[in-house]
Amino acid sequence: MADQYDYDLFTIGAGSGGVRASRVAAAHGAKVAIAEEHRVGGTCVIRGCVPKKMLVYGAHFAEDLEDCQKFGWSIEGKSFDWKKLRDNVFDDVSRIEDAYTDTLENHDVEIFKQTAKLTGPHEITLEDGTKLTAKYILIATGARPRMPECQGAEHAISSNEAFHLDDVPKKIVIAGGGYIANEFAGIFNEFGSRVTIVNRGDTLLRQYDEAVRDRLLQISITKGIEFKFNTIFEYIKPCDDGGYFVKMSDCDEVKVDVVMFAVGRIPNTGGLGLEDIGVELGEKGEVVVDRFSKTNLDHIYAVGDVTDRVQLTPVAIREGQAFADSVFGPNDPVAVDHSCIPSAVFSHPPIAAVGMTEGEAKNSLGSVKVYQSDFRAMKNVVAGRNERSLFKMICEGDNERIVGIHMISPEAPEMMQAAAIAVKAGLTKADFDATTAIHPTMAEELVLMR
Ligand SMILES: Cc1cc2nc3c(=O)[nH]c(=O)nc-3n(C[C@H](O)[C@H](O)[C@H](O)COP(=O)(O)OP(=O)(O)OC[C@H]3O[C@@H](n4cnc5c(N)ncnc54)[C@H](O)[C@@H]3O)c2cc1C
Ligand SMILES: NC(=O)c1ccc[n+]([C@@H]2O[C@H](COP(=O)([O-])OP(=O)(O)OC[C@H]3O[C@@H](n4cnc5c(N)ncnc54)[C@H](O)[C@@H]3O)[C@@H](O)[C@H]2O)c1
Repeated sequence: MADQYDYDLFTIGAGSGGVRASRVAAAHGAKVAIAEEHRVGGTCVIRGCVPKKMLVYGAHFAEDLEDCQKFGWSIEGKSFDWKKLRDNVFDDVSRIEDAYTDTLENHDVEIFKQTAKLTGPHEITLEDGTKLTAKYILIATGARPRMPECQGAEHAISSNEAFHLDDVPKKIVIAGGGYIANEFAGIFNEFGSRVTIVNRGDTLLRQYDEAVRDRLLQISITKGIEFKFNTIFEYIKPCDDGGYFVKMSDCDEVKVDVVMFAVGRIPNTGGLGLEDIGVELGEKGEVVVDRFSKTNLDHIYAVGDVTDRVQLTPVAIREGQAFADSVFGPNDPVAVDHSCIPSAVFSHPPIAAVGMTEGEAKNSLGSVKVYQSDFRAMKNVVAGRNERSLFKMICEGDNERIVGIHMISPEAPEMMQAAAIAVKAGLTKADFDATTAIHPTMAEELVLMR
């Protein structure tokens, strides 16, 4: 296709969104190149969802090994080797990185393993000075951890470094109360760290249903995770014998091994040259796009975290796919539907949700009917683990259309993926009631809610 330009499409960033967009555009016949400054696969594969989930699996064995005794098993001399898990995770991450690279190469997408920036409306300059041109440009540069300002902030790590630690910290303080803070608190707590979550506000996981997040807080405290709310860091100072002295507001100075910041992620637009060519950026530096992921310039698009719409991998992938189909495919342009996106927090136990919380539904719809099931999973009963699951279903109107489902439970994300189809399809409470339960499961509570 390319004529006066070197490429039809040049993508900056080989993460979830950029890889999908590039592969699909190439499959539609476009001549495509992609630049990646770190590793192919991006945040999700290299230092996000994938290695995080592997650590979650690894951490969960701590409880399984405890609980198995009530099921008749005795395990003598059990021990945990962090470096072994860490390095096995690295190996699998490299395998997936290779698979992503193969996919791009098999579609004849040219990969430049360098930082790229825009130096003209259609011109990209690579780190080594090479200048290339493209008819369309896709910004898919993701986001990076926000590091708050406080004295000694440079001593703190982010989730990027958490995967690379030499040892499990005996004591770790994690700033933040969102996804990453709660997921890593669960991971390190299961590995035996003393974990403190320090949140600037008084709410964890603000976007989730209140009853569900309260249940996570209560279970996390029971598991030994400490929480400090309405607290900010005053300083972090290195100690001579390793570790750090940390001072937080209204608290005495404490000594910890690791301080981790998990206080949100900032779109990666710095140094890209976008402002110089007139691409509009928002308040947080995000690329402003329309529903087709197009910027204010007709030939420049952006997908994924850099647009700060919904920072989740499946969303970045959908946006990348829709962009490639719209610009290079044979059919009419398609916009991604950002409503009713299911999500999960891989805490211990995990949370999963789709649609409106009870509070949101009451505010926007007025009167709503809420069904719930508060139960102890059979496995937890036998294990003597006093940990209860909570399912909530939020229904609207006389026909009780389901507008939200919220769960905290072992395997909640696995159950939610199927339940989300029903919510997206606009099914009602009666449709769930009409479905026979699979017994004995936790998921049967979905069709038995009162
Ligand atoms: C610890 C953690 C856990 C997460 N867990 C989950 C989860 O369980 N489920 C979920 O759905 N989401 C999760 N996420 C979010 C998910 O990883 C992101 O939403 C997703 O990766 C966004 O994809 P993207 O394509 O927008 O950007 P990215 O995957 O971040 O890719 C952007 C790429 O661009 C590259 N780049 C940046 N600037 C340049 C440049 N100038 N030149 C060349 N290359 C450049 C970067 O190196 C990067 O590889 C997690 C995130 C983190 C940090
Ligand atoms: N399971 C998943 O899907 C998953 C997992 C990890 C990350 N992610 C994505 O990555 C994004 C970033 O995750 P995150 O956890 O960094 O952000 P987040 O937006 O989920 O949470 C940030 C938290 O930090 C708190 N905070 C802000 N400034 C603070 C400060 N100075 N001190 C203490 N607390 C402070 C906020 O009150 C909030 O609770 C998420 O929004 C999500 O989209 C998804």
